[in-house]
Amino acid sequence: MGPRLASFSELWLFKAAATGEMHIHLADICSKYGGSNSAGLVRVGPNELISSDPDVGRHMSATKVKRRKGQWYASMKVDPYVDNIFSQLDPVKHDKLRACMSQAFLMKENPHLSLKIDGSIASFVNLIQRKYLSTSENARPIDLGLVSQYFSLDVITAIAFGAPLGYLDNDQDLFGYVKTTDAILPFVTLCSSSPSLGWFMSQAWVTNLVGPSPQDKTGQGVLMALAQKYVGERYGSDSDDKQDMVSLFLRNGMSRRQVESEILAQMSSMFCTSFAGSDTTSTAVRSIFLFIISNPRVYALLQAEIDDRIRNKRISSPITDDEARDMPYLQACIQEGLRIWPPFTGMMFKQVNPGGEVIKGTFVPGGTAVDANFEYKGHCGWGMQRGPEFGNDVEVFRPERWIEANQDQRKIMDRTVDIVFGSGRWACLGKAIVRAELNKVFVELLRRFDMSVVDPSKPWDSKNYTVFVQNKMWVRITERKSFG
Ligand code: HEM
Repeated sequence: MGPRLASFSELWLFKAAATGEMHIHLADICSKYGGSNSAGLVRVGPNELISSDPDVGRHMSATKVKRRKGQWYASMKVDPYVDNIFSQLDPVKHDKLRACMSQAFLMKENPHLSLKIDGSIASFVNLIQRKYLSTSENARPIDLGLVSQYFSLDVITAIAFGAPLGYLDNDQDLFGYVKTTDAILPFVTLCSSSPSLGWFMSQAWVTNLVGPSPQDKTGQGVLMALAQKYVGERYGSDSDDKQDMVSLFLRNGMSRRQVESEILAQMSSMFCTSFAGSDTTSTAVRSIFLFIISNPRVYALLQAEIDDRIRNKRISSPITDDEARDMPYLQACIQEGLRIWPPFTGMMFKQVNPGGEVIKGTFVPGGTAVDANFEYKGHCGWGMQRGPEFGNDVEVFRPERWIEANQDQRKIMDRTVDIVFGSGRWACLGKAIVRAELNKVFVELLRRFDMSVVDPSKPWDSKNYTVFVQNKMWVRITERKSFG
């Protein structure tokens, strides 16, 4: 059940990762070989299986079993000496860390989170108005791929450090962060796609030798230095009345080194870096925008919904999260966008219990007492969002499928799309924050501006390295006459 090469070597994984289209290769083999057993399991390496069945994904992440993460996660270590929540393989230590951190991600309990998202959206709007409004006399295209990344970077630095670093205000890749991380992502993905190479790269002496350092002048290292400086200042201060993630982590008793490591890992998880492998939020913003503005029917219906809400004074400016949740077509566009282009396609291997276990009717043997010999069960994120519960036209962006579905069907579809954020013990802590960003950003931009893709024959450059590296998404923006 799987490509022959994968049964005795990691070369299959390595080759798939090198193409920059690993998500497609994984989905293809799941559809080719997955029918051979009830769990849709397909071999991708000597000890590694994946499946595109959402039930299997949920089974492997269930909280009731104290399962270890696979070695794949170890390559997400940022600080060579301190594990962060992603790289911590031990479920007991992970749970302890998660308990200290989770409060900082709750939207209702932390109203400042919403304000920080609003602040960055205002900077996004302001940047477009200052520099990127086209007229019939003046063409001023914007690389919406790059600017979406500036948006995610500003939101997360505002949440982590209390104020945004100012990517949008400066309209600049500060510290060459985006350029550097885009350049190293293919290399890191190659390493993490091979469990043995991933293990080698996670060793402290290797990370020290080739990993980023606070002494660096560009890239991840600069943010490492900033995180250290910021957390250091907060540790030294007697009174801490700041409203940010660092404050909450410190109040919950996390050590200084642990907070530094987490702050950096959260950044990694959100914006195109090599570790948790991410760019997730910016990919969600870009891809949903692209699918909306290049589908005239969808675009017109969404703008009509926005205009209707404005006319009937049912949304504020900026829109609140609750108001956006009450817009069915907007919600359908977001769900359909996350489905058709899941922003994170990492395999997220979890270990099968040592004694072996039955996964959705299929017995999977465990390994010996040595970690590296356990069977790993991973996740085919792209294939999972193309299952039969979505109908026969799964490659088409059609938000209407969410409106047409009856209550039971909609529940199944929502559960499957939710897996883009993981599930159970390791479910994404930032999910509510991302949802709020998505709920606001499309409404705030589309109520003010009209957008069109400059070159529909080549809308963007997009490569997959567990997360997507996407740029050159040139868009023409004009002011909407009817904005209210
Ligand atoms: C569209 C954007 C995002 C997607 C698709 C996404 C997806 C994921 C996935 C798939 C996981 C791993 C699940 C597993 O290991 O089984 C994860 C974990 C995590 N994410 Fe996100 N994420 C996004 C944005 C964010 C943001 C904005 C934050 C922070 C504000 C964040 C914080 C975290 C944290 C802390 C974890 C670790 C949870 C744990 O291991 O207990 N994520 N995310």
